[in-house]
Order: sequence, then C-alpha cells, then structure tokens
Amino acid sequence: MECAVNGVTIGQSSGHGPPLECSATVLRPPVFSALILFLPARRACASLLLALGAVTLGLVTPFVQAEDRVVLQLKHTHQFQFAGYYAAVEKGYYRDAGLDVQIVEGSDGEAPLREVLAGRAQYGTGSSSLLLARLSGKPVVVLGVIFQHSPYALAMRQQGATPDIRRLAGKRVMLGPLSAPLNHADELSAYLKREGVLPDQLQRVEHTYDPGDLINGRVEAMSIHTTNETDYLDRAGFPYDIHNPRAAGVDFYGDNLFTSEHELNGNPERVKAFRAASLRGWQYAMSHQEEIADLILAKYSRRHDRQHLLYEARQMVPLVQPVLVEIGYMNPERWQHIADVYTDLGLLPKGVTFHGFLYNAEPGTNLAWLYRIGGAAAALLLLGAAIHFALLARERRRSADAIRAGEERFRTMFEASPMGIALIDGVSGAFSDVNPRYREIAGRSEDAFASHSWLDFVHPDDVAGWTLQMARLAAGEVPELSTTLRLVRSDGSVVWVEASVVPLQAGAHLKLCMIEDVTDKKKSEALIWQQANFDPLTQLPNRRMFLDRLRHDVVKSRRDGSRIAILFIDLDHFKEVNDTLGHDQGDVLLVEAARRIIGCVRESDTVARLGGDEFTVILTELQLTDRVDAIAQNIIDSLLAPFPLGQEQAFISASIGITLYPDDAASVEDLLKHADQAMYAAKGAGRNRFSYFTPALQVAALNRMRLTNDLRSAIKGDQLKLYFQPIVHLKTGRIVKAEALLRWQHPQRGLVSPLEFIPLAESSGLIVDIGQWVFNESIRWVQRWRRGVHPEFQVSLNQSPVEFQREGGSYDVWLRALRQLDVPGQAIVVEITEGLLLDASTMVTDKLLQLRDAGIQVALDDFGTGYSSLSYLNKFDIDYLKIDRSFVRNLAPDSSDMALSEAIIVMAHKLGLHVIAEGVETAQQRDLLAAAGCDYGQGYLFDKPLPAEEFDALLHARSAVLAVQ
Ligand SMILES: Nc1nc2c(ncn2[C@@H]2O[C@@H]3COP(=O)(O)O[C@H]4[C@@H](O)[C@H](n5cnc6c(=O)[nH]c(N)nc65)O[C@@H]4COP(=O)(O)O[C@H]3[C@H]2O)c(=O)[nH]1
Repeated sequence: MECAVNGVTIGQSSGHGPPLECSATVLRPPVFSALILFLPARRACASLLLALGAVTLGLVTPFVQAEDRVVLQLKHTHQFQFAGYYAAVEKGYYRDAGLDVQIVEGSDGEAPLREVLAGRAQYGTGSSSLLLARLSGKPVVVLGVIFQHSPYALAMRQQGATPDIRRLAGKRVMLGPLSAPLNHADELSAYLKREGVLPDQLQRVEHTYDPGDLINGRVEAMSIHTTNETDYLDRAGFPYDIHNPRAAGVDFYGDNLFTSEHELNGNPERVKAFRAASLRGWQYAMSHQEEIADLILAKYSRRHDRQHLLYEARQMVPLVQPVLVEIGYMNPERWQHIADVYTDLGLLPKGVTFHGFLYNAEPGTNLAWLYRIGGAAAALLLLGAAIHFALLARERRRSADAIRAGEERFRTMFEASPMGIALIDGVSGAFSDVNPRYREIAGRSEDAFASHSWLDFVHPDDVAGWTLQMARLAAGEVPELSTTLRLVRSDGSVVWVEASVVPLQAGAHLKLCMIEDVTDKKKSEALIWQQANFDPLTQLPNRRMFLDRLRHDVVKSRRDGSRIAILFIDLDHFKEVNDTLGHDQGDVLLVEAARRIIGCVRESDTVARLGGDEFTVILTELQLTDRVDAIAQNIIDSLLAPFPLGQEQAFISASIGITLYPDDAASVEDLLKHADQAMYAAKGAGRNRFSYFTPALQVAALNRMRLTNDLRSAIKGDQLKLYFQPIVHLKTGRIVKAEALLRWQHPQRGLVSPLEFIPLAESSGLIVDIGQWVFNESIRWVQRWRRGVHPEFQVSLNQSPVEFQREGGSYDVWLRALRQLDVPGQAIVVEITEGLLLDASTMVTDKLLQLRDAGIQVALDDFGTGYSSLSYLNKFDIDYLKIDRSFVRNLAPDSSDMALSEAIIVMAHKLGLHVIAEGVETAQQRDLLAAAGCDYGQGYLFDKPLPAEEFDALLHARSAVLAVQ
C-alpha cells in the first residue's frame, strides 16, 4: 500500500501484518517544504529520497495506530534469559511502539533461525553463530547484543585440586545436538581446540540438557549455561569444575536479537521500534529482577522456581553488563574476533567481511547519503548547504543530548542499584566511585572510602585468599572473580558479601566490583549446619558428625599407624530418673553427664551424643591402651557422683563398651557394632563397669542373631511348648495352681531354656506374639482343669517388662479370648517383676488397673532379689508375693534367710497378700515355710515343670485319688 507524508508518496508497507499507517506525526521544518517546492526536475525521486532521509533521521516519527502483530521466536523455553522481552510486553513498551508482540518459546536452538527465515517470525534470539548463518547466505541481520559475554561453558565432574580440561580426551561428553554441531558447540569446540583437545578425541553423546546425566556419571562433561544448569548442580551438591572458553581467549557474544533482511527492508520503522522497545525492556528487566522473575512465574512458565530465576538473573549481570555497556551495543571488532575464531576452526575462509550483518541503529550518524544529496543540492542551490548544516548542527545536538541522557540513565541506575557497586583501582586498591548501596553494605562513610584501600575493609582472615584471587585476575588467569568474603564495618560488626569483580576494558587497572549482602543467608546456612551436626541439648556432635569424625580419624590412624579407641557409654538407670523426676530434669542430667564426660578426655578427642542416654567417645593417637582403661574408669567414677536435680539428687552409673582400631575391626561399621556388643557385655556383667570387645562377644552376638532368626519361625513351626509346674497349697498339699513355663524345642539345638531365648524375644519384639501364644494355650488348659479338676484352679503366666510396657498394647485381646472360652479373669495370675513398679509410669498403673477390673490377679515374682520395697506392695494391687528361690535355698532354722522369709510372710499377710515360695527342693524347706505361715510352695520337691499333657494326667490322677479318699 502506498503512504503519503504531506501528500508525498514515501514507500510501500510490507506484506506482513496490517498496513503501516503513515499519515503520522510529521515534523515539517519550513526549509523542508521549501526544498520540495524548489525541485521542479526529478521531483518525485528527490522528494522520495529526502522524505526517506527525514524519516531515518527521526525528523518524521510515523506511528502505528493499529497495533502491528509480530512474532519473536525465542531460542529456548521461557526463563530469565529472555527477561527483557517479557518486561517490554508487561510495561507496554511494545504497545507504545504500536506493536503487538507474540513471544514464542523455542523447542530447539534452531527455531529462531528457521522461523525468521521462513517469515513465520519476524524477530528471533540467537547466539554468535548467526554470523555463520549470514556468511552461509542466510539473510539475517543482528539488531543488538544482549549478552556481552556468552554464558556457554563446559561443566566437568570435579577431579582433584587442579582442574584440567585435557582430561576429557577419550571421555563421554555432551556438547550440543549431534545433528547441528556448528550452531551449538562452536565456542566450546574452539576452546577445546585451543586447549589441545581435538573433536575426534571426544566421545560425543547426544545432548539431553539434563544435569542428572553429569551427576549420575553418564557423561564426564556437558555444555551448560553458567546462568542455568550450575544452579541445579549446586542444589544437588555435585562437585564440578567450570571450564569457560574465555579462559582460552574465546570470547563470543551470548544472546543477540536479530531479524531478517526481508523484515528490515520491508518494515524499517517497525524494526527500529521493535529494537528500541526490546532494549528498553531489557534495561527495565535487569534493574527489576525480582519483579520480572515473578512475572515469568505468573504469566509465562513455572518450569523453573523463583529461586532459580533469580539465580539466573544474578548470573546474567556480569554477562549482560547492564551498567557498563548500553544494552544492544555491538562492537564490529568483537564480531571480527568471532569470525577469526570460526576461521581458526575451519568454518569460515580467511578475510571474510560481513557487510549488512550488523544493524545500524543510528543511521543518522552515517551521513554519506546526506552528503551526497547535500552536495548535489549545494551545487544546485546554496540553500541546500544551509539546510545541510542546519541539520548537522541539529544532529550533533541530538547526539550530545542522547549521550547526556544515556549517562544520566546509567548514573541513576548506578545510584539506585540494589547491588553494591564500586569502581576500584586493581593496583592501589583505591575506590574511584562507590554507589550508596555499597557504602551501606560496607557500613562505611563516604570519607572512609576516600582514605582507605578496599583491602582495609576485608576481614583479616579473608585478606590472604582475596589477595591471591585478585592476583590471578590481574595476571589474566581468570576472566573475572566471584567469591564470598567478610567485610568489617566501622562499628566492628562483620557482614558476609558475595562479591564479583570484573576488569574494565576502559581503564587498565580499573575493576568493577559488585557486592551483595548475604549475611542472613550465611547465618541460616550456619544454623542449618549446626542443627544437622550437633545435638541441640548438649551441643555435642550428633551421630552424623560423630561418624564423620570417626571416618576421618580412621583414615588418619591408618596413615600414621596410631590406634583409636571407641567408647560406647550407656547411662544405667537414666530411664528411672526420667520417669520419676520428669523429662526436664532428665535433660539437666544429660547436659551435666556430657560435661563430666568431656572433662575426662583431651580436647582433641571427640565426645558425641548418639541419642537418648547414649554417649560415645573417640580417643585418638593412642600409643598405649593403658590410657583407655584410665579414661573409661574416670568416666565411670565421674558419673557415679550424685547429680543435683532441683530439690532431688539422682544417682546413675555407666556401662562402657570399648573397641580398638585397627585391632578389633577394619571398618567404621564393624567398630560401632563391636563397641555396642562390648557395652551390652558390660551391662550384662552387672553395669557400672567397662568391657573391651572380644572375639567371643562377636561369636555370642552372631549366635544371638541366628537364634533370633530361628525364633521367628518357632511360633509357626510349632516348636514352642508350654510346660506347667504345680503350685501346692502347703497346708493341704493340694495342687491348686500351676505356673506356665515356656520351652522351645529347637530342631537342631534341642530344648532351649527360656532364660536364653526370652531376652532375644524381648529385643526383637517377638515377645508380643509369643506372649499371646502362651496366653491362648494357658487359658485353653485352665478351662479344662477348672471344669475337670477344680473350679478355682489358676494358671500363672510370666509377663516380661517389655511386653507389659508395650506402648498402645491393651488387654482387650485377652479379655475377648477369655469371654470366648467362658473362662473368668480369676483363672489367670500374671507374674511381673518388681522392676516394673520401680519406674511405674501411668501406663503401667493403667495396665494393672485393667487387670484388676478383669479379675486377673497379679503376682510379684523374684521378691527379695531386687529393691524389695514395701511401699510398692501397698501402692499397687498385688495379690501374691513369690519369695525368690535364692532365699528358699538357704533356709535353715535360725538362719538370716529364715528370719527374712518370716518377715516377708508376716508383712505380706498384713498387707493382705498371699505368699508363694519358689524353688522348694527339700522337705525341710517345705516344713520351715509352712511353719512360718507361707501359703503356697513351688519347686522340684513337688514336681519339675511338666509338658502340658503330662501335667494334665498328673492333675487328673491326683484328683481321682482325692475323690477316692
Ligand atoms: N533350681 C530350681 N529351679 C526351679 C525349681 N522350681 C522351679 N524352678 C525354675 O524356676 C523358674 C521359675 O520361673 P521364673 O522365676 O518365672 O523364671 C522364668 C521366667 O522369668 C522366664 N519364662 C519362662 N516362661 C516364660 C514365658 O512364657 N514368658 C515370659 N515372659 N517369661 C518366661 O524364664 C525363667 C526361667 O524359666 P525356667 O527355666 O522354666 O525356670 C523356672 C523353673 O523351672 C526348683 O525347685 N529349683
């Protein structure tokens, strides 16, 4: 369609999109009209040229009334890498320019070139390989550079202290799609070539863009964007090295905005407007990173989380350099450098020129055409010269204004930047320009910056490392610096900053230093670390830290041939303290115990708390093991001293298991297992002592493990048998009760004693199923005996403390079973031990009450061997006291055991309890007990425990005798 400016036809709109509306705002200097009027000959041509020139110079600003629809094709999926374009949409920059821009995600890196050349998109983003495309005949035009430096780099699994890219030879590497090696691997190929790694030395693998492949070892290295994948590698805690092509002098541009010649020729104004709005968007995006990150999440993609988008934004700052370089700026010499690298790679012939490839954003400064027209006009008319000079003066003014405006813009950005920015002389360390945020973070006044060098503010502990890194930067070993360090403020407080330093090309020694306050982040990292590695109660290393240190000590000991001792300390009776005095007092005791243990070892040894009342000690650099005995005894003695807890005093002791490295085991896991076994041995031997690990302990532990495994199948395999031992009424000699005693008929070992397997059943939890089985069998038999022998016959059965104290367990199942068989609770007596009542929690009391409510009676077993506290008998509902057989064994007239037994019987009767004497083996014992008033007797004198069927026969035989009598 033809358009007219002041009635003059000036051009044709492109075939794409709605036609350009050219009746736009027209600046109409009088001289311009005069010139047009003055040209009678070749008027149409001259006026066309002049009008075009006027438009290009900006004298005429055609605007688009209806929005012009264009498509911007991105290289990749939505992310911060394209932030400027989202900002231009959101802030209305495109709309103001009369454009309706549709931003399309890229499926592969080729999409922009493909779509723009096909005319489906008018604009695209592309890497430096656009130059290759242009020189291979594809009519692309770069409109501006967004990334002054490419983010493209190689991430490689970390291999020791000195990263060396040459180690990649022969390794599996993902460099880019195998189908388009040129466009994706060009910089890296050039880099590798310069480092002496040739393409055929690598095993190229199709790129998956999945950092997981590097982490899982599928490849040894992969090409990445330092703005992107590094975040995911960091998050996974994967150790890697970054190899940046800039290290070998390959310094490509990163993302560029481009269009086609077709678009440029057809819609020069649209190109200009699109470019200007896009760059404006970029300026906005780089100084409003958080806002744009939120915008991406809200309107474009949630593929990456906010943290990642901000990471990307931060990483982009030194690559885009929004403060130093005007976004969009491109330097033909840099493009020449890129062309040279391609030539070096054999991708371009020598001496190529790329005329037309770079868009001239300010064609007004290229005045050749104007000179030509001016010259022609001057020859014809002096007036033309006057106009020419007037226009030139105007242009100069506009340029100066533009520069001033640009400077102002950068100054404002510098001053208002949320990042601390300073220009620093790399040699003297003097500050030459510091923005307010930098002053605020460093906590120094403006004067302080004038009179100090930057090292003066660095924390003394960080000075050496920082100086070293700066020297590397100065020597060109690294292109830029990025590190975390501490600054000391004028008030003495310390602030953690993330600092990046980039050398400025403009000044020889001048460096741009940007800092960000990361103190809060550091503090929370330190807190997380503390919580992950230390016990919050005692502040001792926890299990994780303990294992770390032990592993470290084992390696060291292996190196220097010294020994290590590991002590497992378990506090005896801690549970009682906790239950009786409460958890708060229990905590106080643990803290004090930790303090006492620390007091017994050297500072270089480790004391850790593994949890509960378990502590460990690592004693290192032992030459003689004598010291171990002394330290272990010391710990035991120190813990024996009373613990003052509020108004009370608590007494505990400690059982310690000791194992030695390398004597007892080679691995950390085995050492821990052995120390644990030794600790149990110390407990088994009576607590309050230490035991060394011995191979016999290991054999015993192995046996226990095998036996426990066998026990699992014992219940189902019908290997458990219930025996019954008669309990005789001493006055009448009648069997009125029986104790159910469990036996295990092991297929290989024969009969295994309950003393051997009950503890295993307890520690493995099998005791619950076993206890249920015993109960079911017992009530089955007692039902028979109550019906056939005596209506009040009772069976007593043992309940282990573990079974009794089981959380959540109740007697409901028992009661249901009793109801089903129509057996009353009175048919059962439960035997418990005194220990249960000692640390009786409400749960124990509740269970005793449940038993009483069901009519089940309770017998206190082994009375006399433990605390023998009378107060328990009164406090709880106990029906029977069983005098332990150790008393019965030594019964003789006038013996102390006799006196004790008598006292127990009298006291029990006074409290309304009946007494059963255990282990009655002789007639004299029976008679003495009967004379002392003991109610019942149990022991070999009457009968050994008998298999249920035999006991059944015995009972029936006896009742038959009684019936006959
Ligand atoms: N020297 C001697 N010993 C006598 C005499 N009369 C009885 N005994 C033994 O003394 C033990 C009495 O059982 P306990 O003290 O409850 O001690 C029991 C009990 O604590 C536990 N136990 C047995 N069956 C079970 C069970 O079903 N569940 C639980 N939790 N523990 C059980 O195993 C322990 C040992 O049981 P057993 O080996 O059957 O040993 C039985 C019994 O055989 C005697 O005149 N002289």
